[in-house]
Amino acid sequence: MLERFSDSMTAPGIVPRIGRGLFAVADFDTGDDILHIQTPFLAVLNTERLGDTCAGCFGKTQFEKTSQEIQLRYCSGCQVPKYCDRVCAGFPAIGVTSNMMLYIDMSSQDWHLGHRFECSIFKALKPRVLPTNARAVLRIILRLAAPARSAYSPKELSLLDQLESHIDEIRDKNTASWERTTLSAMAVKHYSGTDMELEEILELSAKLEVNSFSLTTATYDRIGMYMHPYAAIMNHDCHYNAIVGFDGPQMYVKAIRPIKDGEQIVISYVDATHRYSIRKKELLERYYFTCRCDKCLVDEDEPLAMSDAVADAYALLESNSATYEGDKLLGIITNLTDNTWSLSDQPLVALVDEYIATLISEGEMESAMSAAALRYKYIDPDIYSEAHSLRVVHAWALAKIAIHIEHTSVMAVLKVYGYTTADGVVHQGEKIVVNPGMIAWSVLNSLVFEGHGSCVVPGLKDIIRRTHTQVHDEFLEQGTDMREMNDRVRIEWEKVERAAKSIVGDRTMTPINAPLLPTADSDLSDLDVW
Ligand SMILES: C[S@@+](CC[C@H](N)C(=O)[O-])C[C@H]1O[C@@H](n2cnc3c(N)ncnc32)[C@H](O)[C@@H]1O
Repeated sequence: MLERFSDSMTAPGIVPRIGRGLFAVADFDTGDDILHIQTPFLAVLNTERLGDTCAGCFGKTQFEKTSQEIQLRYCSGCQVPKYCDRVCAGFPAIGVTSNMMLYIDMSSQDWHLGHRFECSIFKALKPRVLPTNARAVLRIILRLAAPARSAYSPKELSLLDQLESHIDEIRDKNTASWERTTLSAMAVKHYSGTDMELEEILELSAKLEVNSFSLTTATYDRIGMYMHPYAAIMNHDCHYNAIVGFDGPQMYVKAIRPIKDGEQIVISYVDATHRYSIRKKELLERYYFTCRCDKCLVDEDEPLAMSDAVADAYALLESNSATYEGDKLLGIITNLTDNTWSLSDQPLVALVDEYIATLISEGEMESAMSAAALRYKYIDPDIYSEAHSLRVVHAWALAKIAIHIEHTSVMAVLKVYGYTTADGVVHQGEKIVVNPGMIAWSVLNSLVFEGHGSCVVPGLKDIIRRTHTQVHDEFLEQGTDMREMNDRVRIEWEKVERAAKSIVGDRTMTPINAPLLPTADSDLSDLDVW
């Protein structure tokens, strides 16, 4: 029998006007596991991730073995999913523990969790690959008819039955979603050969639409679709008390603040930092309800009108992120901050996230370092509590960028954009030389020593700890006197903060006496002066 989920510290209950909800039956501290589901009811990769992510561990091994190349191999039957090795594919592997005990590693089980039933269908369809939601519905239908070893438990089946589908609202109000769901249900019926009625398959697809989570990596990259009918009992609140995270196929729900026995466990289905109108639209379109939480009751009075700068920013964020360009994003950020938009308000927060991701994909690592430092120092502390997993993920991103620069170019040359001080004096840009190793070290140090109660999953905690040790060892090898680190770190941070704040045209900066690099005017010609 496959390992199921532990639900001893939570219990379903009824919430007036909302339906079922999940309740704490114990007190939780910040960072505690509320729910830990080891074996997914359903987890499938997005179609575009099938080629670069293991369908068994969902990239966990690739993430953890940074120094060792993992050669993903196609399933030898259908050549559609790829796996790190036999364990990820789901063939049991014999291992030896540190005290020389033999054990059987069944951690992935993708074969038993469904691939054994879909493999021949995928093979017959090649080179076509079913879309993500169709592969998800197909997998559940095939497992519903599976023999004991791969079958769902009676408890899982009963929970599946009770899920809301909102099928009438999808049919009546969301034409695009209804057409997609119908097409996918017809394809599943055809290829699976199931004798389930089309109407039943449609109901199952609708349940998946309303109750599934985005499957993410430990650092919150969206890679697929995940559903578990027990986790799906959790309702939404924009002022949530729990966050969801994934560590390979394992799901964690962690307390973001202390929760008392008897309190409802609530998560945010959407990015709760967005303004009211955006949250309301997303919740209505995807989950068919209007949130009446305390935050929404306060925020619903916000003015509906948006300035041109804000409308432009939202329009860009709704376009395809593959077309983003760093310079264009910087222009829109400048536009917003010229309108004295607060650093912790949306859409600026989302724009800075996209700016960092775009700069990394463009290979502009030094600019990415400045922007990641801006997010780390000036944005995240305002919008996320200390334990929030995104705060750790963003800090980790800054550390990784700094380490990358140190390993490729030793020193970082950061742009300080031109700025105008409060008295109207315009200053030219500068370039500043920074030691990125010091920045990486300080960020990792605070994560390791101050981030105990944080909500990140164990896989990310482990890699942060290991990287901290590696950076420490590198400093020792270079003969660095670790007792002097605090002073050196402070000096490097002053420089990085200067570059970071100039991205948003900080008016409070005072000019420094001379640019540290370079001095010739021609070398400054490529700087954008605001
Ligand atoms: C994933 S399910 C949550 C469990 C659900 N309440 C049930 O009884 O199965 C999502 C659905 O729950 C309802 N829901 C969740 N949070 C809500 C909220 N804050 N206000 C109103 N309805 C909510 C909506 O119908 C939504 O589509």
